[in-house]
Amino acid sequence: MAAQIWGSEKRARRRREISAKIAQMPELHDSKPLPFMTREEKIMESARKLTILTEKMGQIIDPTDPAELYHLNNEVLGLEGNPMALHGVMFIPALSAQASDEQQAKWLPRALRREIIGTYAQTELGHGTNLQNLETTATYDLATQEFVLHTPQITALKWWPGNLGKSSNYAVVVAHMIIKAKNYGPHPFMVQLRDEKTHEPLPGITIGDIGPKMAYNIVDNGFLGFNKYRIPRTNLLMRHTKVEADGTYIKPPHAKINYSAMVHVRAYMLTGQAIMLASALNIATRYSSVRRQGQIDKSQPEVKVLEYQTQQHRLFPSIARAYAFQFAGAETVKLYEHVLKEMKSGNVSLMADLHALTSGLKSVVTYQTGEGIEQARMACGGHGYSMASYISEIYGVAIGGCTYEGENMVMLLQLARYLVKSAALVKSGQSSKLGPLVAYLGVKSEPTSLIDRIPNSGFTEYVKTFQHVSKRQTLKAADMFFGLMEKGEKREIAWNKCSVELNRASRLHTRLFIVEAFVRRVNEIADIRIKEALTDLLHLHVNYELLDIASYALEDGFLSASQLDYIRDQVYLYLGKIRPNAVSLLDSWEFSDIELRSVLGRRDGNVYENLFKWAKSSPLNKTDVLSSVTQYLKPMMEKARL
Ligand SMILES: CCCCCCCC/C=C\CCCCCCCCCCCCCC(=O)SCCNC(=O)CCNC(=O)[C@H](O)C(C)(C)COP(=O)(O)OP(=O)(O)OC[C@H]1O[C@@H](n2cnc3c(N)ncnc32)[C@H](O)[C@@H]1OP(=O)(O)O
Ligand SMILES: Cc1cc2nc3c(=O)[nH]c(=O)nc-3n(C[C@H](O)[C@H](O)[C@H](O)COP(=O)(O)OP(=O)(O)OC[C@H]3O[C@@H](n4cnc5c(N)ncnc54)[C@H](O)[C@@H]3O)c2cc1C
Repeated sequence: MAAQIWGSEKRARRRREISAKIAQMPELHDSKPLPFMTREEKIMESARKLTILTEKMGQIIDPTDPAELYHLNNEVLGLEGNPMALHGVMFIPALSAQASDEQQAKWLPRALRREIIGTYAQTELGHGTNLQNLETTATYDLATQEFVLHTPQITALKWWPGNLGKSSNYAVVVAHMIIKAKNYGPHPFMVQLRDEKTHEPLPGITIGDIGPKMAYNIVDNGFLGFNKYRIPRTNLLMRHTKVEADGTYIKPPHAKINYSAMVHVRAYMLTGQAIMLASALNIATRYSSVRRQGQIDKSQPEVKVLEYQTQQHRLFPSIARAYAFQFAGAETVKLYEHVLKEMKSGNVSLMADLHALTSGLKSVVTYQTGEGIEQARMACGGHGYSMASYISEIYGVAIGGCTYEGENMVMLLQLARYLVKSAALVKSGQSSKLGPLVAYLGVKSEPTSLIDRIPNSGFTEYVKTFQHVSKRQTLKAADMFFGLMEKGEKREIAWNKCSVELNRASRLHTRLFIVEAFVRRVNEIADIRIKEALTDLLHLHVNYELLDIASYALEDGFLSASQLDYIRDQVYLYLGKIRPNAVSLLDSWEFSDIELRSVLGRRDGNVYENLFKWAKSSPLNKTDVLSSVTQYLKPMMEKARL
């Protein structure tokens, strides 16, 4: 099963080898539990480990392999980030995709050797979503052949970029490029922020940390202002766009090609979200098979809480989602790598499809991951609320994904643009022009669903039902939009009035893609036992998801009330079937105790003894009487007693 999850036997084996090596290297372990550290201590601890990794990484992993890097990162540095998180996740990808060969030769080897630390500085205090209204300017000075970076007012301060505040000395900065008074829109520039020797901010730069956040507190998200700060013309990233010395602008082959670093993260973060969901579920499911509370049959001893159907219903559909996200994420990464290769050689024809797909997936996966992790926390009762479970930290980190790399509603609306264009093709009789991901929009469906009507139909009737609801909602939302425009509404006003319906279409389309990716994967599996276990999980997935969106299929009679009862029964049936495999389905992800960082989710199940040990190690327990008591509470009580 680990081979299915991680993509191959080799990958699963490599993960085990890496975990085993890390287990033998105490210098790479947390020196104490992260929840007992202050933010400064955590940052220090992370930087300490990062420097050891820089020295020893080659002994542990193949540093050119992103999957191995990611595993090493999760084991050693953990989910809460590190002082170089953005360096690997966005700075290097931005340089790789957007810098010319000459620029890459100059900067990439230095970045890869970690001579310099970089980040991606785009969002500002006043604008994150609406890139066209960013306010930082890069004005070309023809006389000196330099760009002058400037922050005209407080809302133009860069705000949020990870590791910008204290760690990075370089950044890819996105600013509006102005040449001879003409604004060419946001463009990426390579900018040195700090002196390479002293690490002091360079003159003309104001920089700092934006303060503690809901989670990710090892990352120093920062602010950045420029006061007429000059950089050479050749610091504009010039793989696709060029500015000649005389100010001539050569436009890129696609207007949004400079957004590729964002698409990179959107594509890669899906499996990251799956890992976080599976981690939280692993903790909750292991604990649920240790925790005994109450009886189902009063004549029997107390049961493991995992025996309760409500507990299974809380956890198991999310187990199926974690697998589904992992499989859909793996497909998306493959597609992204393919499109990136094509883009580099000038073929930009697949960019719109990739953008639509990653926008929808990013939104649905992060939202459902958040839901699943929070349910996992609640499923652990009181101990889930303790930081000893570590689930709240996982939740805080995962939920950040709903916002970063494009706020979820906004990204769903991006996918909706693509769906509406596709609907227009269907309506104008040009269905043959639909891309493969939306081809179903042009296919006539049956009048009613055949779920439970055709024996042994596998998952086909389920997929058709998802296609039906997605198609119907897309066409309905598009009709609403076109109808408003026909009545004379301006395009943008009409769009806003339909946006809830449009986003519903985007979610349904994305959920269909996730179901199909799961079905594709299960169909490919040769090993009978693995196929059986995953088929059970897929049954739970399709029935649970369909029940969740049933109103769309009920309202036009595509599904009947009796079919809905059948679907509900299937959910209960598969909860029971999955129960014996539940812990194994999560243990198969092979998270080590080091990586999980959870007292509740320990592999050995020795929860109570270790919870007590953990509590005793709290800094508050170093002394029996705290100074808050001697200084305030004790005098108060004494005064009251007089
Ligand atoms: C030991 C060391 C360990 C290191 C480990 C490294 C290992 C690495 C391996 C894997 C790592 C992966 C794991 C990931 C973990 C995540 C870590 C967390 C880090 C957090 C990073 C967060 C960073 C950020 O948040 S950066 C800022 C992101 N900002 C945004 O996303 C802004 C959102 N807004 C937008 O994108 C745009 O404004 C917009 C798309 C909403 C609108 O853009 P616009 O105004 O320019 O567009 P228009 O309205 O004019 O036109 C729309 C038009 O353009 C098309 N379009 C838009 N974007 C694209 C695109 N990207 N591609 C193609 N087409 C695009 C759109 O479809 C429209 O087309 P139409 O035809 O419909 O007009
Ligand atoms: C943990 C974290 C890490 C980050 N790291 C980085 C980084 O490294 N580099 C970087 O540059 N940035 C980073 N960011 C910033 C992040 O990319 C932005 O916060 C994000 O893109 C959302 O933009 P915003 O803050 O402007 O939200 P807003 O756009 O202000 O969103 C507020 C509300 O308005 C709604 N809204 C906005 N526009 C529309 C619209 N057109 N239609 C409908 N609704 C709309 C949204 O849906 C939302 O409900 C990070 C953010 C976080 C939380």
